[in-house]
Amino acid sequence: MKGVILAGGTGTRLLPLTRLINKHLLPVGEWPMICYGIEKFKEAGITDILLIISKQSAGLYTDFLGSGSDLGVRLTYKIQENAGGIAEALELARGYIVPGDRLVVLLGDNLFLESLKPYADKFAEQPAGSARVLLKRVDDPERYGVPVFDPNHPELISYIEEKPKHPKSDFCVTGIYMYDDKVFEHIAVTKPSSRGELEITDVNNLYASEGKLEYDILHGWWTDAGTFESLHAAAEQMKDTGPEKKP
Ligand SMILES: Cc1cn([C@H]2C[C@H](O)[C@@H](COP(=O)(O)OP(=O)(O)OP(=O)(O)O)O2)c(=O)[nH]c1=O
Repeated sequence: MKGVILAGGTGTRLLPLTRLINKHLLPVGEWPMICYGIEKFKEAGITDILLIISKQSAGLYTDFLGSGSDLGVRLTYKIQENAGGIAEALELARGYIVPGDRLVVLLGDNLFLESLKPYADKFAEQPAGSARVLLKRVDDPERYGVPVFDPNHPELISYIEEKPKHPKSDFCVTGIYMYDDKVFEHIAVTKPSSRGELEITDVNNLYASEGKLEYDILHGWWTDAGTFESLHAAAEQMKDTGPEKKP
């Protein structure tokens, strides 16, 4: 299993800070945001990790993280030239994933406390060509991609509705996805949305339409640290976590 962290994007909701520095290098407690995703992969035994970053702050990533050896992982970097969407960022992992590989994809601004290990282990048992996403129960599902469950196969999602006015469940699809190399075939047939981005929800819906999208529910604390409010909440939650401190 390999890990991919998507850390491109523009971070407009965190302006003006993100005019200075890429969102995923902003401090969350004692560490830059990106370190928590790396730590989650390491905890799950995933030590080959691809970071998709933007041109902005690219040098700061390598200055701070280097090869990853200080954190006990092997890092590879790729640049997403323009923020063309989450699925476009993921497409850049194509050369990194060899046939037969499986990958766990994290959006770099998704922070959470639970271990990925049990979920990645379940995904490893799924048939080739299927996918798994992690869901979280939320108070305001209308802000997110919301799963509609398959009434005949409760382990499957039959469709994901993007920001529905009348959500059919009170879960959101978090930024934690599991795929094999089939994902690149799905991305290849995905068209830009009305906002001009390749949407990961469209990719996930291709799996769902084939009856190949399974899920788990995160029970612990989770946030998308993309706003000032959630960034502050994340700093509070994460203050005693992060990479093991060296003496
Ligand atoms: C849009 C986009 C997002 N991402 C990553 C960055 C985030 O961790 C995650 C979710 O992105 P978003 O929060 O949807 O977008 P953003 O990070 O540009 O922020 P804002 O909405 O405030 O402008 O996906 C990419 O890697 N490439 C992209 O092209």
